[in-house]
Amino acid sequence: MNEPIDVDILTGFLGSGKTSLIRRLVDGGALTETAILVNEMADLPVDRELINLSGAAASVVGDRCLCCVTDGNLRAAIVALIESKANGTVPPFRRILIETSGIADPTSLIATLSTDPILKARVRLGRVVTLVDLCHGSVTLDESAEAMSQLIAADIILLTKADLAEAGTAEQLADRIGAVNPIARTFAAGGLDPFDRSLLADQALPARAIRSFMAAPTTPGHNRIVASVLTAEAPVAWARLAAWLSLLLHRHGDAILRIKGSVGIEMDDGPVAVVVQSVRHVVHKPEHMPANGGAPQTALAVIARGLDHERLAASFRRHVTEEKVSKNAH
Ligand SMILES: Nc1nc2c(ncn2[C@@H]2O[C@H](COP(=O)(O)OP(=O)(O)OP(=O)(O)O)[C@@H](O)[C@H]2O)c(=O)[nH]1
Repeated sequence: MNEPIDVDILTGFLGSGKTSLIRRLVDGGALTETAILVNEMADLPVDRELINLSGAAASVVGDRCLCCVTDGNLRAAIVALIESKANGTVPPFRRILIETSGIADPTSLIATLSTDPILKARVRLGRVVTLVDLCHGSVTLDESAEAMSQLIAADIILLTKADLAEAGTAEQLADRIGAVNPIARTFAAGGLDPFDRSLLADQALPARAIRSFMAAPTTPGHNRIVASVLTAEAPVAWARLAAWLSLLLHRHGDAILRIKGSVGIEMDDGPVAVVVQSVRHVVHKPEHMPANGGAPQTALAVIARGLDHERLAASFRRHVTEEKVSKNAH
């Protein structure tokens, strides 16, 4: 009989640094023999590309939040991975790492992993790691039931983006986190591998022991948080995109939780693909993607509360993609 495969869960609110952590761990060789299963709100090629840049075997379950469709999607994705391993179409692995979507309540994932009769025979729940962004953690915990559930479910909590946070924020958040989940260990992200099994070796009572007493998962629906994916046929001008982004965040910044995607940008010596990301009001440094032969594609996800896709798409077209009509044109 085959040993069950450990399934570790990496969770954390939108933009808290999950993909960045996976890339760092892959680069540092900490995720050998690990299959990575990424669940995103919107199915963007850039998620696959960012992780594949680090050379890991990754599979993306996009378009839906796994916690809302747990039984079917999660089971199907895990069973497919295990079957691919058995027939040699993916490299061998001993562990599966699930990166949840930023708004996932991991409670139902954990319940499915522990109780689904098909999965129970094949996998074993490993460690739950929750990232908390020091820039936005406090407001996120005020506003989001999912962020609270992510904290409660954690064995290990990592505080990210210390470089962007004001002095004292880490201590304040650590106090708040301790009141919500006193059993999890909280660390500064630094160069730590939160899945390193020696980290909790001295801990008598794993957080999992309290998870069985947790309340039922929160009702799916995510408080009107929706994702809209904007596309463009042709490469766009960086200046127009940057002006539109700044206008959008200025006008609707409180509603916009996350922008992420790859955009084809016109340059003098040909178009390039640039990864654009913002978390709430903070726009992160754009990252150039290596050319992969074809013309760079544009797919930009905007995740926001109460988003009107049609209005957003119209504004994107008007400010970014449509030819500008010259005032002097006849
Ligand atoms: N300055 C700084 N930026 C960071 C840090 N960690 C992540 N980022 C940036 O924050 C942005 C979001 O990081 P991701 O790793 O994509 O976050 P995520 O949790 O995977 O995002 P979602 O999948 O959308 O929930 C990216 O632009 C990262 O480069 C950090 O420690 N410091």
